[in-house]
Amino acid sequence: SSPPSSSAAADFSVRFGHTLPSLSRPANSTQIFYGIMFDAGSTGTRIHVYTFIQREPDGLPVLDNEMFHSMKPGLSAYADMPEIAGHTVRQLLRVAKKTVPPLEWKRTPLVFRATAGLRLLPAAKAHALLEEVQDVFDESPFYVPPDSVRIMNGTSEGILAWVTVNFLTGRLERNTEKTVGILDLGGGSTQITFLPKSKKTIEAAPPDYISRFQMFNCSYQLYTHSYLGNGIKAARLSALGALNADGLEKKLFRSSCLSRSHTAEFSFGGVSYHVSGDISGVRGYKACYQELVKVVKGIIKQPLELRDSSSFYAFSYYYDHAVEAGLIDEQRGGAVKVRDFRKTARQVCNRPARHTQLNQFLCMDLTYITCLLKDGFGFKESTVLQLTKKVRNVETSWALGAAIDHFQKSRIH
Ligand SMILES: O=c1ccn([C@@H]2O[C@H](COP(=O)(O)OP(=O)(O)O)[C@@H](O)[C@H]2O)c(=O)[nH]1
Repeated sequence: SSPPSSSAAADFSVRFGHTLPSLSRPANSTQIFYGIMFDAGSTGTRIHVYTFIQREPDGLPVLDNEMFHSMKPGLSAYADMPEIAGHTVRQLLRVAKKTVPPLEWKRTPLVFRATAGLRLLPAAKAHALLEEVQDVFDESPFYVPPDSVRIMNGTSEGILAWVTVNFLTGRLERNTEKTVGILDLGGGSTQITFLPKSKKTIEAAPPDYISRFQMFNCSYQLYTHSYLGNGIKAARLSALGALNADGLEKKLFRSSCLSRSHTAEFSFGGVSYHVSGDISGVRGYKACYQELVKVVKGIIKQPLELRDSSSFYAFSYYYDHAVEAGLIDEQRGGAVKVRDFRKTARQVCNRPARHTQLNQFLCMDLTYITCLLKDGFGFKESTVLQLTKKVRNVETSWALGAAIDHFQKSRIH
C-alpha cells in the first residue's frame, strides 16, 4: 500500500528493496534521507541532491525534492589538468553541503558516474580524472560507497534514464500502465530505450541491444542502446571530418550547413573548432542533410516497432534545440512531431537571415536531429515526441534512476 500523503509527492511513492539506510527513530516519526549523484557528461558536470521521505521504517520512501546545479565544460576538457576537475567537483559539493543537514552527511551516499566525455578519452587520462574525483570524495564528509566513482556503461545510461522518466510519471508503480520510451541526446553519445510490445522486435534486435533488469519487484526486458560518437557535438565533428584530424585548432572546417561568409566556433572536449560555409558556396537544407546523413546511415539501427504508434519522451539536446528553434516553450516543453523538426530544419537552413540565432549551428543541429530520428531510428514523420526537461520539478536524466538503483541495490544485467 502507498504511504499516506497529502502532497504531490504521493505520486512518486515507490517500493524500495530491503537495503535502505537503517532508520533508528520511532516508527511514527517521518524520516528523511538523501542521495547525491554526480553526472559527469561530455558537455558539463552536474550534481543532483535527492531528498526522500520515509514515513514508516518498512514503508515506501517517496521522492520529495531535487537540488540541481551544473557547471561547464565537461571534465574531459581538463584531461591534462585533473586538479581542475577536482576543483569543479569540490565546488559542486558545496550544493550538497547546503542541502543535506550536517547530521545526515555521514550516511548520505555520494556517487559519481561519467558518460561519453570520459568514454571517449584515452584510458589513462580518464583514469587520472577519476582518481582526482575519488580523492575529493574521500576528503568529503559524506558516505562514499564502494565503487562510488566510475565511468558508467551506455546500457546502464539508457536503462536508468528510462527508469527516471517512467518513475516520475508514475508508470513503474502501477505496472498495468504502459511505459514510455526515452530518447536522450548528449554531446558525445545518444541513447534509445523502450519496452518492446512485440516478441519480433526482441528477436530481430542484436542480442546486446536487449537488456533484462528488475525493479520494484517487476522484471523488464528493454531494447536499449547507446551510440558513442552520435551525440550532437560528436556528430558535428564527424560531419566536418574533424574526428581524429591533425592541427584541429588552426584548421578551418567547411560545411554547407553554414553560409560561406560566416565563421563560427565551438568547443568540445577542451578543443576549439572553427567552421565556415562551403567554399563553393553550396548551402541549404539538402546539402546539409547529405553531410549529416552519413553520420547515421549504417550506424544507427532501426528497431522493428517504431513505425507503429509509439510513445517516447525526448530530452537533453532534443529539448534544448527545440527551444532554440521556437518549437516549444523553454519552461513548459511540449509535444512535437518528427515532421516539425524536419520542417524547421529546412526553414532555418534555407532562410538563415530570418532566424535570430543564438546557436550558429542551429541549421546543422536540427538537420542532425531530423537525420537521427528518421534515417537513423526510423521514426515516422507523424510520430509525436514528448519533449520534457523536468517532471514535477525533477530533471529528466539518468541520474535519478541511478540514485534509485543505488538504494534498491537492484543490479542491471
Ligand atoms: O541533468 C541533466 C543532465 C543533462 N542535461 C542535458 O543533457 C545534454 C548534455 O548531455 P551530456 O553532456 O551529459 O552528454 P553525454 O556525455 O551524455 O554525451 C545537455 O542538453 C544538457 O542540458 C540536462 O538537461 N539535465
